Amino acid sequence: MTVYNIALIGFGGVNRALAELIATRNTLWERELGFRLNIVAVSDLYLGSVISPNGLDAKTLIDAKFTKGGFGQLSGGNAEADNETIIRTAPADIVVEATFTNPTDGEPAVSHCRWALASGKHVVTTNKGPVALAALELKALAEANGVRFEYEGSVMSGTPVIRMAAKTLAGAEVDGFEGILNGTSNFVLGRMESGLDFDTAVREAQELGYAEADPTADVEGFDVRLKVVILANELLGAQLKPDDVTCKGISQLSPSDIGDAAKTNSRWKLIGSASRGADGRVVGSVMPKQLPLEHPLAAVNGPTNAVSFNTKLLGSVTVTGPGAGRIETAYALLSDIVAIHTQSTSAIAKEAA
Ligand SMILES: NC(=O)C1=CN([C@@H]2O[C@H](COP(=O)(O)OP(=O)(O)OC[C@H]3O[C@@H](n4cnc5c(N)ncnc54)[C@H](OP(=O)(O)O)[C@@H]3O)[C@@H](O)[C@H]2O)C=CC1
Ligand SMILES: N[C@@H](CCO)C(=O)O
Repeated sequence: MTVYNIALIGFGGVNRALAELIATRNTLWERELGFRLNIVAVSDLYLGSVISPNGLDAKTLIDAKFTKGGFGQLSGGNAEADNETIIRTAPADIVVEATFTNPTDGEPAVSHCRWALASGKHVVTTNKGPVALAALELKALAEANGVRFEYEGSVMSGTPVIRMAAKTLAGAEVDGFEGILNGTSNFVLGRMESGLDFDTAVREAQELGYAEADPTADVEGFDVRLKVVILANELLGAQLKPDDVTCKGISQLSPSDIGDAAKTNSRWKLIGSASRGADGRVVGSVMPKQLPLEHPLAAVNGPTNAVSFNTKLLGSVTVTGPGAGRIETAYALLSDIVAIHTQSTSAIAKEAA
């Protein structure tokens, strides 16, 4: 049986949810997936950092009511988040990066990923910054160090999109996509349709764990812009940067815009899209669109997301599922670890053959 030692960088909603899954499902994973996870280090801006080579009890980590710098009271603990030391020196096989997404330069998460990969550790992340802004560099660094950089949760949370499309639509000639790629803004639009005001709806999305640490990124479209960049670069072979994608969010939509749409049997949705033109250039955009109710994306509600891939051989292929949520996103991290495990066990089997 394989044990993967993991270091958690950031201990907010998503990494706590991963710890919860570890506490309740390690035995099931051992039986069904062939591995269990052992948390050997955690670093968090508020709580501080801790390294425990034998492993920290996941349930204790979740249940303990640590105050600011609280990890400093643990054996191997420090009241400060010493990320670089933790990432470089903890005896971890996998670094789980789930600090905040910085849509401008991706830091400090890009550095976290660099330190981990350069130290020969796999990285799994739900952070969109490093993927949208530094994927090429980080993939090359992973390859040079014989490890993996995996980021399924960076688009549509736990819903399989990136690996699904890359693997199972290979050869179908994807030449564009359009979708609802932000759970918070879709949730907010739905709550406004029910009569709630914008600020209260955003607060609800924060409480439910859907929103970014700064929800401006959700409602102004910056989060979707990163996801458009990620999908366009991964699936359309583009080399887009966020500034290449035009971007408008939902903050200017008023209750009367929402009401007017309902009167004409349509509803507002924040749509992220990209397509390859006749000249081969890929162009991306983020903007609110008024969709007729019969449009397939019009029925996607709450924090649910959906993306329709335009393919030459199959026509439109749509994937729908959770777009945000703590447990849903922690599942994406598990799916990344499964991908790492599957690849390493098949490499071992090949060597033995
Ligand atoms: N929640 C969701 O539905 C989804 C989230 N994501 C992405 O996953 C990541 C984590 O999300 P989530 O858990 O919800 O976010 P949270 O804000 O709940 O958690 C992030 C944690 O990281 C800590 N942190 C921030 N900066 C640092 C740093 N430099 N070093 C160590 N710790 C740091 C924060 O501490 P403090 O609070 O003190 O700043 C916080 O505890 C984000 O990048 C997000 O965009 C992706 C898909 C879905
Ligand atoms: N804040 C993001 C999280 C998922 O990336 C959203 O609401 O979609």
